[in-house]
Amino acid sequence: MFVCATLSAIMLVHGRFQKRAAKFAQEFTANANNVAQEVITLVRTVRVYGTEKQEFKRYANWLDKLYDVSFRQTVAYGGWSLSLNYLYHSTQVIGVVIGGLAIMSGKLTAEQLTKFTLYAEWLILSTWWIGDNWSSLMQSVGASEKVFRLMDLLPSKQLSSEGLKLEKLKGQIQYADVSFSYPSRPTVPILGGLNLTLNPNEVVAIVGLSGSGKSTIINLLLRLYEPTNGQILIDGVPLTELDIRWFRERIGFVGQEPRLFRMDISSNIKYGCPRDVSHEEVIWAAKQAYAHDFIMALPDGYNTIVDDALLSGGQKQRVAIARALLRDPSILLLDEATSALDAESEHYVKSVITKVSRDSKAKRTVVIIAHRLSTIQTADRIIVMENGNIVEDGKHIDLIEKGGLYSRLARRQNDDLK
Ligand SMILES: Nc1ncnc2c1ncn2[C@@H]1O[C@H](COP(=O)(O)OP(=O)(O)OP(=O)(O)O)[C@@H](O)[C@H]1O
Repeated sequence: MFVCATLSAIMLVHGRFQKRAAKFAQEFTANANNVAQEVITLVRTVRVYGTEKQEFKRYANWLDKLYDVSFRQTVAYGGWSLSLNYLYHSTQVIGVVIGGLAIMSGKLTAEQLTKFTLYAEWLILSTWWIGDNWSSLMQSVGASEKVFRLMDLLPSKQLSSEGLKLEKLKGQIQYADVSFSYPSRPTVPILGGLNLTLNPNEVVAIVGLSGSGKSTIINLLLRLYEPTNGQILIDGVPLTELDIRWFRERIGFVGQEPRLFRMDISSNIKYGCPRDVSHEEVIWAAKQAYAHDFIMALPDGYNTIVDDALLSGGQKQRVAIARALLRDPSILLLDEATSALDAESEHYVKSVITKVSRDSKAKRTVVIIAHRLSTIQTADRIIVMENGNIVEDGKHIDLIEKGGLYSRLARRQNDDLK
């Protein structure tokens, strides 16, 4: 009984250790994989900066930690097996020695000693077997805790098709006292009580210094994040009450750095379009986005397989604009690229923006986040942002005359061009 009790005590300590070790092993493996994935994705940057050795060290650092925890796990298991062998065989030796003496003094028969030895063996081996399975179970529990935590999360409303579907999306967007902080930095306020109404069919440009919160306004409209306070209303209905899939189907979005999928260019333009589209419509969208000519110059035209690396930044931007226009969206969101486009690409992107803004047949609200102020001079309204607040709101001419932040930004860009 003493041996079984000792084995049980070791089993509990060993099981707890294996559970913790499994958690660490999983974490270190994930971190090592993250480094590998990051380096492969950013391989050009790593090569250009010659940081191969540093990255190798970063990867090796996590592998060393993994090795360390795996080594400890193996040593612990060795100790657990050793304790069985030690306790089991020493019990047998002690049993046979004491039992033998008892037989010689006539206190015990050989049959009783044999029975005792057999029962003791069964008991000890069964206790060990339970303990061994217990430690494996603890190891699995440690490794699967994170998976169960993820499984327990409630399904995101982002993926559901619940909520209101309006008869028609007119495109009125209202930010009512919206405050926001990113979940990763909850103490840093990005927007502080933003009040802004964009009317249907209006072309609105949002400008401001880098980091003033322009893209955040669009992220909230796309419901990639929820406001910390206040709410966003679409045609007077809270965004949270709308069917998010239905709403997003009616939005055309071109991000700062559009990404292409590894498939033919026609499929890239059709990507995410909620209706069946003909090849003629794809060509129409590409022409609207000034992408048709360069697509036709590719080896297989619209059937050319492209990926993120095959086209220039400006070309990808135009494919993304064609993708957005093909949906014939009620709300068009353009987040102009901050990265330097070559002069020709910039000219094309500017022309598309001007064309889209002036298309009186297409009834849609257009929101352009602009870094080059020359692009948005014809917008119906220009919103100027500073540190998460709107500091100016008006037409280009009025804002220039006002002599505030917008006129300073415009002057600075003109000076840069001189
Ligand atoms: N995912 C994120 N997590 C935490 N902070 C973020 C995140 N995205 C942006 N921020 C921070 O929020 C602030 C506003 O960022 P935002 O991208 O809205 O600015 P912006 O005006 O669009 O800038 P830019 O003109 O450079 O694109 C910045 O200080 C930025 O560091």
